[in-house]
Amino acid sequence: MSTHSPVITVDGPSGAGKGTLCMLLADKLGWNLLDSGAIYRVLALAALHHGVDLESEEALVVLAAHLDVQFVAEGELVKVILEGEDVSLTLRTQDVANAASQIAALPRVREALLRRQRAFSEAPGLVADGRDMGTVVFPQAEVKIFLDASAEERANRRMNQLQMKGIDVNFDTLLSEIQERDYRDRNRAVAPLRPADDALVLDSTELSIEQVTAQALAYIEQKLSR
Ligand SMILES: Nc1ncnc2c1ncn2[C@@H]1O[C@H](COP(=O)(O)OP(=O)(O)OP(=O)(O)O)[C@@H](O)[C@H]1O
Ligand SMILES: Nc1ccn([C@@H]2O[C@H](COP(=O)(O)O)[C@@H](O)[C@H]2O)c(=O)n1
Repeated sequence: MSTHSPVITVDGPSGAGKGTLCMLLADKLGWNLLDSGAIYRVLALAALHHGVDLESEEALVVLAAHLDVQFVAEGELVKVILEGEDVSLTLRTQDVANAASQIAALPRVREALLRRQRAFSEAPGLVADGRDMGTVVFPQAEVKIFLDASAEERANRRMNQLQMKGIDVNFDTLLSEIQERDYRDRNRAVAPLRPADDALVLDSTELSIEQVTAQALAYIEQKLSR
């Protein structure tokens, strides 16, 4: 007998704070967490490792079907193991992000990754982070949030994040990479980045992480108690 588990989706552009919010929500609720961007990133990295052309939909679909990846929870963090190797840090590089955004525009690649993402929906519930969680992957989700912020604020957040890791970056370069990825994600033919019709749109440009979390939790409580 299949049982239904509730789902909360958080979609939005790069650097809006989705990962941060989802981790806090999953922790607070004791629910499972899906970082769907990591799945696109890991496929892109596997393609780069194996010399697979990022424009070859056919070859990428085969690679997706055989993807040997494990997500291992370690406290609050999730380690990503690709073909036996810990790739958690490599996955976060700008080159991998750009490659992920390129392959994510291919319809059959998205189709090939659907089942893998839906398999994360297990009791007691799922918090799902991505671009099309509320529109395509979990259209029946009980709660949908679209987290946004201005491109300048997102580039600023990313710059601070990288600087804290000791990585020196140029603000203008970061901003143009974010804008390029946004454009590709919002304008692709399949599953473009957009709020679901029934999503709460939360603009976090002027909000702290604590304020975003409090607003999201209040909304979730209101929706789940209905
Ligand atoms: N409301 C906020 N105010 C200030 N900084 C924030 C806020 N939310 C998140 N951040 C910081 O911004 C950075 C990017 O956040 P995060 O990784 O959660 O974004 P994301 O939307 O998941 O990005 P991506 O889709 O590229 O993975 C992190 O360093 C995080 O601590
Ligand atoms: N549901 C999703 C999630 C991600 N993508 C694509 O992957 C890129 C990397 O995602 P991050 O969240 O890890 O930054 C992103 O730019 C998208 O192109 C997607 O298409 N759908």
